[in-house]
Amino acid sequence: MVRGDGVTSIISVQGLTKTYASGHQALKRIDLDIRQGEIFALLGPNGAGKTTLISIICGIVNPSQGVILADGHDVVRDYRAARTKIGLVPQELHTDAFETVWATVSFSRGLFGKPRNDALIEQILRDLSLWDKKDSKIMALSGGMKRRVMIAKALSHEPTILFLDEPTAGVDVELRRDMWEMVRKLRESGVTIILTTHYIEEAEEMADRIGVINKGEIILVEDKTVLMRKLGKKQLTVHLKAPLAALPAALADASLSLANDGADLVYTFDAQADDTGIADLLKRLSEQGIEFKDLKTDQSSLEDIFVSLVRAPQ
Ligand SMILES: Nc1ncnc2c1ncn2[C@@H]1O[C@H](COP(=O)(O)OP(=O)(O)OP(=O)(O)O)[C@@H](O)[C@H]1O
Repeated sequence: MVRGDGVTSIISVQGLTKTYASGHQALKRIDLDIRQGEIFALLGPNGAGKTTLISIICGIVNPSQGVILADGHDVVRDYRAARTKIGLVPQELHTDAFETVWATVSFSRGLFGKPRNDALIEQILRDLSLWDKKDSKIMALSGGMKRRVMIAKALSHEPTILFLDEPTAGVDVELRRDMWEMVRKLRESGVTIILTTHYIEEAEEMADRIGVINKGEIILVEDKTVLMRKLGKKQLTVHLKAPLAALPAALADASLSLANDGADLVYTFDAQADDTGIADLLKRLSEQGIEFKDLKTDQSSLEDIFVSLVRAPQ
């Protein structure tokens, strides 16, 4: 579907709500477009609704209200067609431990009613560095290899959309980097990727766009580069010799505030800007006769931004 702004969205979620039978409203009113070919990271604290949202898009859980299209197919009315477009790598690794890698992956393709295609399965296993393990039983594989098998399974029916739910939870740093490399290759092959993660670093590293969900609502969707610019914000804390009761009018600037009962002056600036404004600030302080004992700078991370977003009163 091509939207007015010329961007092709491969998933379109409109007016989605979900109230479970228990009466718990897990999703409030979600509107979300996923662009064709992007890597979209969905961040949110535990219980925010990530798994519910993914499960509804994948047709595993029914929405209470709303319309969801996956590659043009309504996920409720046109479930089968929508589902063949989607690969899902769930959080838990559940596969038959006694089956071989080859049997597991090729059987999975059959479940989607696709004809046998050994050349394709071979290609997927080779791309995921699983080819030399094709005859190994799943139980004999390492945790990282098992995760690759889950991805191979999810790709076996040639989906155009791949969901990765916490792909690197509990995986060591080296394997995590391997996984990132693999996901990038998949994207190059044209697959759109939506991943959920608790590792903010993972979103920073991988995503084209980042969405933050909290208490069943999407509270932010932003290009990563834009977020990184926000991330580039730094704070200079000026420890004053004498506390100020209020900011002098000459310093009444949006980027300045008082903290620590007036003992600190906090200046927020863009670390990437050519002129940070610090020299000017120090000049203005001296003009106002405001003396200071010390200076300190801090950089806010995406983690800080995330925490402040999800803690903010809704
Ligand atoms: N089948 C269900 N019946 C009732 N409530 C549910 C059901 N499944 C999930 N919930 C509730 O809905 C809310 C959202 O859960 P969900 O699993 O979607 O969150 P999440 O963001 O994926 O969390 P996590 O990061 O812990 O996996 C939670 O409060 C959860 O307890």
